[in-house]
Amino acid sequence: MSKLFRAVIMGPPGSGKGTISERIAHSFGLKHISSGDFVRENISANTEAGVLAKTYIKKGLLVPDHVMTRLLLPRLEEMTKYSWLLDGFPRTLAQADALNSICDLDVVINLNIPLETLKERLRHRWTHPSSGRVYNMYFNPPRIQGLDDITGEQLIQQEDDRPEALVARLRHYKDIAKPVIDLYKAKSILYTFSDTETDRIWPNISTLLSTKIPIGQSDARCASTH
Ligand SMILES: Nc1ncnc2c1ncn2[C@@H]1O[C@H](COP(=O)(O)OP(=O)(O)OP(=O)(O)O)[C@@H](O)[C@H]1O
Ligand SMILES: Nc1nc2c(ncn2[C@H]2C[C@H](O)[C@@H](COP(=O)(O)OP(=O)(O)O)O2)c(=O)[nH]1
Repeated sequence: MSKLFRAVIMGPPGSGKGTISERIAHSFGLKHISSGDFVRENISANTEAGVLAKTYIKKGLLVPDHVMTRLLLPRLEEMTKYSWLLDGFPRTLAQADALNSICDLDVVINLNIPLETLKERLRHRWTHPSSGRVYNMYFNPPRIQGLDDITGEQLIQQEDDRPEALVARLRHYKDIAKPVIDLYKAKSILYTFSDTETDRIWPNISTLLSTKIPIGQSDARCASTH
């Protein structure tokens, strides 16, 4: 059997992780695992970890490492037959070490987007709370203003997407992401993309992945479920 492909996508809030992950899943047939979506699914299903995670998210905090790894690692271990892309995990060095103990990553995509661009994007980001689907009033607007395309339910603007909250969020992201980025740099698997537009970054990511993903890996069974 040919080797499976394991990738992580990192970047600050609003950097386009979700948007680019969807494109990668669609174009290369990788399973897209979003930690945020997975946490929300666990909250909806009232699992033990989901109930615990909710208490932190409600306060605007990150879910503690041991809860996240207990949620995510078994899920990854179930996916040994698939090539996958992880979005939103790892966020901390402890999470990166835990991931490292169960698999070898091939590529880490690191999105480096200017602060002003992030602020502007998040100001116009609308979210469907139960699924985590995101829209942007200009970049990818919903078909009907204010409503989710799939369910027709109301979209909301998340409190922490407001520009005032973003600066603190971004500082926090930088602090905790730096050791993770340094780790992947030292392993020579970090690929950083800097631009203000997803559409300009995408061709470069696509070219990189075309050279890295073994032929025959694109498999309809692996396509994103989102
Ligand atoms: N790897 C993780 N470690 C800790 N908490 C996490 C992790 N992934 C998700 N969470 C929790 O779930 C929440 C939702 O995650 P999600 O990635 O959807 O949104 P977010 O934090 O608004 O990020 P972004 O704006 O970058 O998409 C986070 O705010 C955090 O509380
Ligand atoms: N104007 C503009 N908006 C963009 C671009 N790429 C993504 N967006 C939008 C989609 C979302 O509403 C918001 C943040 O993107 P996202 O994919 O949710 O980012 P992330 O928080 O998962 O990293 O920005 C882009 O290139 N231009």
